[in-house]
Amino acid sequence: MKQKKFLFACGGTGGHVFPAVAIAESLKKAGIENISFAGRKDSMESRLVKPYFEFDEISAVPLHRGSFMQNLGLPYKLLKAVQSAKVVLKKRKPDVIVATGGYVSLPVVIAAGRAKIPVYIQEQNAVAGVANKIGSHYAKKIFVTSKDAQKFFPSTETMVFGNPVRELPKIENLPRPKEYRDGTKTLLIVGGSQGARGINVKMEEALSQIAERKDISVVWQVGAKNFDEICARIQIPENVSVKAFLDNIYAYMGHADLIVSRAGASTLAEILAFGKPSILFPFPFATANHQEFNARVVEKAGAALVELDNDPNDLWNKVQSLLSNAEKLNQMASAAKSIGMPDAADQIAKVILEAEC
Ligand SMILES: CC(=O)N[C@H]1[C@@H](OP(=O)(O)OP(=O)(O)OC[C@H]2O[C@@H](n3ccc(=O)[nH]c3=O)[C@H](O)[C@@H]2O)O[C@H](CO)[C@@H](O)[C@@H]1O
Repeated sequence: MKQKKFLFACGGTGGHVFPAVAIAESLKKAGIENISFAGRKDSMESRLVKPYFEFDEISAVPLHRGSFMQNLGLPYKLLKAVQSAKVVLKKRKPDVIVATGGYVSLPVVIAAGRAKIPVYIQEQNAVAGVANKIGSHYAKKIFVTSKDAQKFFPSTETMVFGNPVRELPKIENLPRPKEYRDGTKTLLIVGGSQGARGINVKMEEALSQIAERKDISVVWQVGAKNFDEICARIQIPENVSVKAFLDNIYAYMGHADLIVSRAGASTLAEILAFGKPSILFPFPFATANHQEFNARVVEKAGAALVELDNDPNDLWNKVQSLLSNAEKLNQMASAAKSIGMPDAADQIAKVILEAEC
């Protein structure tokens, strides 16, 4: 029998791209060979996907929330974007579409839906994104990560799985990053795919204290857009390594004793799947405050402490106190492991394969 062809559509942030890569990897593991992606030129998605999968360029149009003026040309631009997606459909002739949200995915979903190609959607957050909400009208199934997200979609079409994460190697098989010096406690600070200004401010305030703790190694991911400015302006202590983006984030997560992070859906799912204790700073301006919602679920399970950007807190005191309390760290790690769902991508792939192949 001829193998089915799969086309993935995703983009905008890493949080939309990595779940797609995770599902694509699971399909590949199950023997599917013909998998390609569509996204924008010179974008987050093209950079992250191209090393692993074939990639076609489409145009896409962001929706500016609440701004009537900025959205004036939207219908025309969306139509153009759908045309560009049609060109890719004609070239690839996919049998199945998998879309993981972000405005970049919408033109492909619309073009495929109109062409009656089966569409599967995956939503990462408890509060559904606009592209997925619109796209769901064309979808055969919508995979959500929590029951809370079901209310945004037709109830008969949703299935609840965890957030798909790329395959997790055993920690002992991951190389210990050289920035984590031997014999030191290790702290990873991660701001999501684009970095987090709020976390960067807190880190900057703590740097002089961090410099005194040579027994702790810190890797601080500041985001590509903040990297040059931070490196030029701030004197970075020897025990701190500043990074724009961590290409091999699993090695840094796997070997971290503690992780300080935003509460984006994928990063959180990975922290839990690795069973790592964390201090979470939800991004305060995420749609419907979904990052705080994500973070509170993890806090309730005892796996993380949650801090808000404007809390009068002292990040470094909290970090030091946790790093010196092995029992607490172990408890948090076990709690994280118990709610992590490392095989969500395989489960989603299985549902799609059973329906389509
Ligand atoms: C500010 C904002 O709106 N953020 C949203 C965005 O976040 P963002 O793009 O930050 O999303 P996530 O935290 O979900 O995912 C980031 C992904 O990038 C990877 N990574 C990150 C940093 C790095 O240096 N290297 C690396 O590989 C992480 O391992 C993860 O797989 O999409 C998520 C999923 O829809 C949402 O939950 C977030 O609220």
